[in-house]
Amino acid sequence: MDTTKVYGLAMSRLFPKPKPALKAEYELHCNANNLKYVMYFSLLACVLFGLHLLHHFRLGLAVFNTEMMPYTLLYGFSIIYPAFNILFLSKLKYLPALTPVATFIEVMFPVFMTCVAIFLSVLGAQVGLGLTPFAVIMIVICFTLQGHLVLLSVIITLAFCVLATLLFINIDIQIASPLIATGLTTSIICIVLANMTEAMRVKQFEALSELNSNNRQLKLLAQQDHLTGLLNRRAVDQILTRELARSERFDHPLCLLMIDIDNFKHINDAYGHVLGDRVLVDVSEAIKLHVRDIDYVGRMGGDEFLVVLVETGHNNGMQIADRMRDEVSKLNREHQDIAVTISIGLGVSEKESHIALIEKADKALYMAKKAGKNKVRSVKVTPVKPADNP
Ligand SMILES: Nc1nc2c(ncn2[C@@H]2O[C@H](COP(=O)(O)OP(=O)(O)OP(=O)(O)O)[C@@H](O)[C@H]2O)c(=O)[nH]1
Repeated sequence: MDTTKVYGLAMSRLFPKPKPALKAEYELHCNANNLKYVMYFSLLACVLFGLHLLHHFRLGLAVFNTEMMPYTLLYGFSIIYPAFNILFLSKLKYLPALTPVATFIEVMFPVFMTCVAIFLSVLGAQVGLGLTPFAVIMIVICFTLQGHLVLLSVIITLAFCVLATLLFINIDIQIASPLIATGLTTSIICIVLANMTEAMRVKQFEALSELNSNNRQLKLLAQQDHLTGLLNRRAVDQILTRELARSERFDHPLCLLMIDIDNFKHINDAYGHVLGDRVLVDVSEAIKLHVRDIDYVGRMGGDEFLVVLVETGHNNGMQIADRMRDEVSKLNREHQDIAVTISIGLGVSEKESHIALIEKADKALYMAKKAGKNKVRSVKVTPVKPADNP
């Protein structure tokens, strides 16, 4: 096998990474997770070191003598630093944003914890205690550096080297040797565990991303008309109901256009369904040219389209509809001798249900057809007389 391939395979096993397309998203995901864990462990550190400090101060002024001072300083710093993290993180509100502050907090917390681990373990070892702080804190930093396996391995290895050197220098070799062996075992176990959990996390993330993307696609397909790519009837119904409620709430006007291709049956009969389909697609493209990003265009089925023009009054709606009608009439040139025209009915919302508004636009469309086709008509708003409404 090719050596570069073997190297690549070994590296991907040692340091698992998601597919390149998901890398940025994965980094954000890990950053958010890490910051969450930094928050939890900072709270825990404040409580635990706070209790230690309280217990420590029972010794009175002795806490400031040369023997006790390192502990006093360590406990104090181990409360102040996590407290600052909590303060910053509550301002960031756990936002998974790879800002310099977020990255600084993410990387500095494990570094700080590692220093505490070494300090406590060396001091403890001098009075015959084991390496519990080192083991616990190495596990903690495995949680707070998700997605940074290389950095995590480097920090753990360096931590072990510094710990071993300090134990070797400060303690009798007979006592230091088993402690160094325990430190080495702990470091190796932590790195292996971090590698295994990272591989699992990457696989889970990739599977979840695929599932989410499939769901998004399914949702899109369920809302789409397969021929034109416009919204389908169900989607337009839902959108119209929502936009009508919004227009009523904020007292904004809303126009609904019902569009029908003139003599489409003749186009189908004379030139075939394939060309008929092409005309449907071209008409939908022509309609889309005259709507804004905030408007919605859907195909009701057959040769009928609906356009929801949000925050649009009667006059503007009529202008837009006329531009669409004009745009479609230009399609004639592309389709040679086939005359493609549309008729449009416009309804302006008057706080009615979406069905009533569709009926209004349908009535206007009927008027446009009756007036000779290739026309735009609207159903005028009829003011209610006081006598009619006792
Ligand atoms: N090519 C094609 N034709 C369709 C599709 N769906 C419906 N149709 C045809 O569209 C035609 C609709 O015609 P109508 O709207 O009833 O009548 P029209 O000829 O357009 O007459 P006016 O509306 O009065 O101008 C029918 O012939 C349907 O078979 C489709 O997806 N593709």
